[in-house]
Amino acid sequence: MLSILPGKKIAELDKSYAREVGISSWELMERAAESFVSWFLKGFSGVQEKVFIFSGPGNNGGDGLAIARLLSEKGFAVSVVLFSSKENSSVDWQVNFDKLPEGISRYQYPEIDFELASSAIIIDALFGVGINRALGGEYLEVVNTLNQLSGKKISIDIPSGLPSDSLVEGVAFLADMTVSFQFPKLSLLIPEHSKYVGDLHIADIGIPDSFLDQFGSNKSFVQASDIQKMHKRFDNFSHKGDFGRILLIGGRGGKVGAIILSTCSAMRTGSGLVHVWAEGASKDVIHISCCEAMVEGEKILDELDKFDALGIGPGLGEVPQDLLRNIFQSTGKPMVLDADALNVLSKHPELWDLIPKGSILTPHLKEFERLTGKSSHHFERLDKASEYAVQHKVYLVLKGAFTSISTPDGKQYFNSTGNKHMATAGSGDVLTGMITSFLGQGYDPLNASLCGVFHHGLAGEIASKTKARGMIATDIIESIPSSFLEMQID
Ligand SMILES: NC(=O)C1=CN([C@@H]2O[C@H](COP(=O)(O)OP(=O)(O)OC[C@H]3O[C@@H](n4cnc5c(N)ncnc54)[C@H](O)[C@@H]3O)[C@@H](O)[C@H]2O)[C@@H](O)CC1
Ligand SMILES: Nc1ncnc2c1ncn2[C@@H]1O[C@H](COP(=O)(O)OP(=O)(O)O)[C@@H](O)[C@H]1O
Ligand SMILES: [K+]
Repeated sequence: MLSILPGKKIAELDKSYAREVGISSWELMERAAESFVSWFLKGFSGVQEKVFIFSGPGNNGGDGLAIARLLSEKGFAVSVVLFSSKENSSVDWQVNFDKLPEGISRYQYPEIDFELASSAIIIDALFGVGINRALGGEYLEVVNTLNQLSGKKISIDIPSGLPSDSLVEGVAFLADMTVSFQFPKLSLLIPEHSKYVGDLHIADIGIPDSFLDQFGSNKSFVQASDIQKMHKRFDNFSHKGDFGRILLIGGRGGKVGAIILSTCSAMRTGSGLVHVWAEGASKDVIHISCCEAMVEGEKILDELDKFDALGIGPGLGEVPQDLLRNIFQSTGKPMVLDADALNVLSKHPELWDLIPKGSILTPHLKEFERLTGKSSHHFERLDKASEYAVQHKVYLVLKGAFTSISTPDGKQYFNSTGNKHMATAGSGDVLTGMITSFLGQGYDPLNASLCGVFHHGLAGEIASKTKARGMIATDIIESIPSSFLEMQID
């Protein structure tokens, strides 16, 4: 897990890490620059030779100068645009300034003809996590000009103008790509900032996770290697009972498709036995669509104890609150609550304290708003999600890009897989099936949520390689097995 530290802690992190391993702050900056350049060479070698780097007065600008030197050594035609004088810049900026090779063109702002930069790759090294006020003066002017240029734009660490832990005020650099060092700053993960961040890449600068842990952050960014360790290993003699028996409840009226998606997805996630509660004609439709599942009638609600996990909500439609109340009261086991189950909870807060502890709620932003009211921005939403999870002792999976998982002990995990093509009808129903499946296989609620969200996103990425914008929820289900193969989960 990569701890996500607040911007203010990063200078302290750098200093104490450099001291611990006996390197200078300049050497750490060099590592950051090397990591950036190795990422850059993978995408831009031979594509475009002209690079303009806009270097601010602090260490972000210093990174920019180090990158200028390294790219120039690789044969790129590099120009740097400087703003402050050498004396007014950070110490490591000055070291890197002295190391700039002769071949690099230097411009002191405003003495630069932007025509020259119009066909170049633009690298934004104006400000990083040290920004302490909105852009103004010549910085505002240059960012406004750069935002008009059509070439590829890349930000180092964070787009200049974005604060690391709060909402942007005024103007910020509009990057196509952002390469953030060691871990994503929280600000890079929120929907309001998506247009500034572009595609996010994390560049490792060699600070181990265990070192970051000392800083006691309650927020983490989940990596594939974390997920690999969470998976249960099954024995060669395992039988279907070991892989869990689950019951899915939903799919009434015209929305039977929703529960079919959850059902097929639970089967593909490895459930041993999947039962579905259904009414009337829906039963046949479910049988035809997912012949591996068992379809049950009303009576099954009296036998909830025989299931390892329940998933309630996809396509459930409006139901009396007593349905949920009875289910909550007849089993103390954690369950997954999605879609219409969440809508019942929104209308009946008196049920909140009856939700079995450790249950997993999976709202999208609209469902979350129904549950907890309007939020003025995503930072506030994240705080509310955490408060809800702590207060009601549940796991709250707030869906979207970088889905967050808030836990009863006040932690928050951010998922790193998925893409925009997953914004298609039914993809949330697929997630419900996956999380319920893991819960039924005996994963604890945290691991079930993290594995479910991660594999759902990875399956979405895999499906999107061939389906792109034409991807539908069924394609995500079909790619679940590939996500296990890619992660070497047996
Ligand atoms: N572990 C890490 O994360 C590492 C971080 N490094 C880099 O160091 C950066 C942080 O460097 P700094 O702390 O020097 O901060 P910045 O480079 O972000 O800028 C701080 C400087 O800008 C001034 N300033 C802030 N806001 C301003 C505004 N709106 N207008 C005009 N001036 C403004 C400040 O007074 C200060 O002089 C990171 O973002 C990253 O790029 C790397 O060099 C090394 C490793
Ligand atoms: N832009 C995106 N990037 C990554 N994942 C996304 C994106 N848009 C949607 N998703 C994922 O797709 C799913 C959509 O869920 P939801 O809105 O409940 O869909 P539905 O109600 O149609 O089933 C969530 O898991 C969400 O995280
Ligand atoms: K920057």
